Amino acid sequence: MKVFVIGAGISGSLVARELSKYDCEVHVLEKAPDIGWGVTKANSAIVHGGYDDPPQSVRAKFAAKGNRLYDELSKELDFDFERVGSLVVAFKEEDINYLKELKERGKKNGVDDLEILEKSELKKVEPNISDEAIAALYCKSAGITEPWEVAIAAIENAVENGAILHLEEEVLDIQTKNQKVSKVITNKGEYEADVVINAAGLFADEIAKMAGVGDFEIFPRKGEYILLDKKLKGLVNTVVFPTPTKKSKGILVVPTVDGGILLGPNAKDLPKSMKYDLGTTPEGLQEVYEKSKRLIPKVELSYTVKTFAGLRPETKEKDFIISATKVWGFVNVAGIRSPGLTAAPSFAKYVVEDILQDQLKINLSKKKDFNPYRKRITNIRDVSLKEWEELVKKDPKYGRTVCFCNNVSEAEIVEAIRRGARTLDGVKFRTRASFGRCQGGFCSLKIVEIISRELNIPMEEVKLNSKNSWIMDGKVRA
Ligand SMILES: O=P(O)(O)OC[C@H](O)CO
Repeated sequence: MKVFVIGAGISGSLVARELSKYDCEVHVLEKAPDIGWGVTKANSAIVHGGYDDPPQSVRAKFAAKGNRLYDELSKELDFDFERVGSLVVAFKEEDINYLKELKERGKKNGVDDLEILEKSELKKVEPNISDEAIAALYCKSAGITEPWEVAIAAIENAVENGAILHLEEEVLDIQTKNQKVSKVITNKGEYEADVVINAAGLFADEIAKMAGVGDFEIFPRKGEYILLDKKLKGLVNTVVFPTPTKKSKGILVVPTVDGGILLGPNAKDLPKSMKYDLGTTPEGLQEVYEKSKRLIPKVELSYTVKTFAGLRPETKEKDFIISATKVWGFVNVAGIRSPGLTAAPSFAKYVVEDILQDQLKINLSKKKDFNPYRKRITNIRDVSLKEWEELVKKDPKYGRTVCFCNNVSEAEIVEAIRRGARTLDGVKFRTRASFGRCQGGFCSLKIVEIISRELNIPMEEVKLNSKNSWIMDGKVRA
């Protein structure tokens, strides 16, 4: 049985890992040069409680269940995950009615740890909350993580268990025979295929069309963000939401797992032609700043480390499309907007256990030697001085700090390259080097040198991320 997963974002990577538990040939096709570089790398990084989604929706079916799977998953795959809790804040009496509605909805969705806090209790949980806040819905089980790290970890584990990752491999066509998946054609070759899992994020509609089942469209909805420095660590303890609107959960203030503070996103609907538009605008960032300041008045732009934008893959129905199709073997995992990161561990199991095995009656036998564990790259910022000394004794490269903002050693960068990083961003997302306050101002050149040395390529061949993202253009002097 040959299964092709299209897309190495959070959805595709977790489906691939789930598939790697079984005796089948798993291929992951990703058109980008690395894992998690689409929708996965730019979102709010939240593991939601699961109370927000309409009870009959596909989102609700997987969100709360996905949340509960994060403890085990983060242990097995060794990524950061913290149940910091979330607050939906009310500023007016009518907001409180909405909080009550959300609490009821949460109950229906199986979320049983919701409580409405009065102002004084709210201040205890979140001392820097605006004085104008009058109440909040508190969900203790909500959490934060790093979405790209989840995807990288899942793919590393899937590959350890036999899956094959194809980077920079774009799907150009899907051929069917007698209403069954038959071949996947890419820019690099042609493959016989039995099953295709369409987890292509913003482009899932185009992939579905190739298979003749393109009965939905994906619209990009942009969200702009501002990342604030770790100096503000402790400014918020929980994920702080405003009372949501029909369109969006609103602009949030989120603590990140590495101690920063994330503000955003706004929600701008873009035409289908703008699936690559990741630009930020002064007005958009101003909106993000003002709305987050309304929640947490101490938010200050002078602590800005980075601004960026992400695109949500939205459908008309605003719901996930996770189902088999009339083409046997072609399965959609599409429209994975918020709370996609939360729901992914749950729907990944559903795809393999319910869709492939129960609905399509595919006989998959469990591997006896499946290894569920993956270890993260050892980081000098996480070890004691004694442990650091031991690491340096084993490999002196642990003693050479390259990124001083985030304390990343040369050994970690070499390890990231060994695990597949080929670009500055590949190193950044695996180690957090150049992710800190200076945004690579001091360490980028050193990282380029290390990539060049380890991969034995000229420095001017090292890219920031994509094919044409040149960093340097030959020598200034002979
Ligand atoms: O605006 P929404 O509803 O798409 O929510 C996005 C938030 O960042 C929560 O994940």
